[in-house]
Amino acid sequence: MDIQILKSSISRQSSIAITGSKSESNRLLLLQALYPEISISNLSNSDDSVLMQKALQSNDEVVDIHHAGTAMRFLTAYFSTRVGRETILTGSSRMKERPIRILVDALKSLGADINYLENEGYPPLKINGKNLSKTKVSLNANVSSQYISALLLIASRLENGLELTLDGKITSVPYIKMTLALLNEIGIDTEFEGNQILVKPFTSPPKVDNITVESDWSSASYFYSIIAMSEIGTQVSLSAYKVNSLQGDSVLSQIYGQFGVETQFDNNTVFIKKVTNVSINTKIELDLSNAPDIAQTISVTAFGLGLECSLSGLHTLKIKETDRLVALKVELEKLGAEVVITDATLHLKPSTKIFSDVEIATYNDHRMAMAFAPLGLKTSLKVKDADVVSKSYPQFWEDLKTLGFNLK
Ligand SMILES: O=C(O)C1=C[C@@H](OP(=O)(O)O)[C@@H](O)[C@H](O)C1
Ligand SMILES: C=C(OP(=O)(O)O)C(=O)O
Repeated sequence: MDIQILKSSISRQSSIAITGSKSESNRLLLLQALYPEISISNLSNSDDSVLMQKALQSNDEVVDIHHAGTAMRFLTAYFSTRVGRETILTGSSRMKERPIRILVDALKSLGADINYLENEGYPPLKINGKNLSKTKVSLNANVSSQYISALLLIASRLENGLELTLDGKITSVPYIKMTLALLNEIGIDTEFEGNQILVKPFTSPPKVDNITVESDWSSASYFYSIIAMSEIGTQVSLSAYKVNSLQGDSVLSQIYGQFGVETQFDNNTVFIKKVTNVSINTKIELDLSNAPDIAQTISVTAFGLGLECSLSGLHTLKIKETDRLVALKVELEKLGAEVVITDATLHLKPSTKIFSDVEIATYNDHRMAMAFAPLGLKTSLKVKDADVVSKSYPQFWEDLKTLGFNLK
């Protein structure tokens, strides 16, 4: 399904309820499998969370998690500990290109039995569940924090807990802290100091029975972008959020100040409002190694406003749903931008022109579709394979219509 976005103007005030964080949901689903006493509210309705839930309930020998990176990584760890059960864990063709060796090596050094079924270092995997007897492991922390979260999530069920040593510069740190915070919330003791993480073994029932997932901040980024490109005074309210979020992408509320967007909290609602027009000479400079999922949104906002933008810390983008650095360059340049990329950076030159009626390719990447959609406030464009958004945000296009976007 392609979606044509006709140049739109939106209501001055709208309200949107966003589904639960897929990162928090997929962690809690795994913890629920380990501690069935836990119940979860405001669970994400994303494809990735639905797939995670089905995979955990499945008795099949083959489990296919399609494009869901967290499910792939978290389930590799979980299935490694299911004594006496053999599982083949596979995914989409893109998933078979997303590396997993660092996690598999770490699990093997703890005693796991995992084999590659196609290419060494990549899914699909054949996992023979075993009692993991070792306690200490070190791994490279600069490629994906999901490997670390996967180990932390199973750690409290290992006989002696787990001691991780993280080598290299630690990437996507807030996601590691989110995992630890959720462990703490159910009563598991952890320590994170320097490059060492310790998780104590846990045998008691969880301290809490119900946990409410905060709504997804990465999904909120598209509304920040829309408001940044709107007239002064335009406001959208988003629910249900917490002032003290576990999600690193909540840094949006600070970042979008640079785009003239103000954020206010009232109870569990975030109000975001365009308050000032940004000077064309503004240069956006950010290191996004702690918030990689908002890189596409921010690049497109800067382009929509004609601003120069230099982003660094993007070294993880090339192994996500697609090579996001290349995809951003190609699609922004179709619209008239000039973009220079390296393996870890993106530089967008300031520009005043935006071509109309361009077809944006989405590369099986939900965030390509959602990041480019706000440009409908500036021009008409077509988003190819627009249903890709369901990976994290199935209601996305409906919610855009609620704001007043003219979609066909
Ligand atoms: O742990 C998580 O929930 C995630 C961690 C991040 O991945 P990396 O650590 O691979 O950057 C992020 O990009 C992904 O969308 C979700
Ligand atoms: C990178 C993402 O997800 P995952 O790695 O879990 O597939 C994302 O949602 O942007």
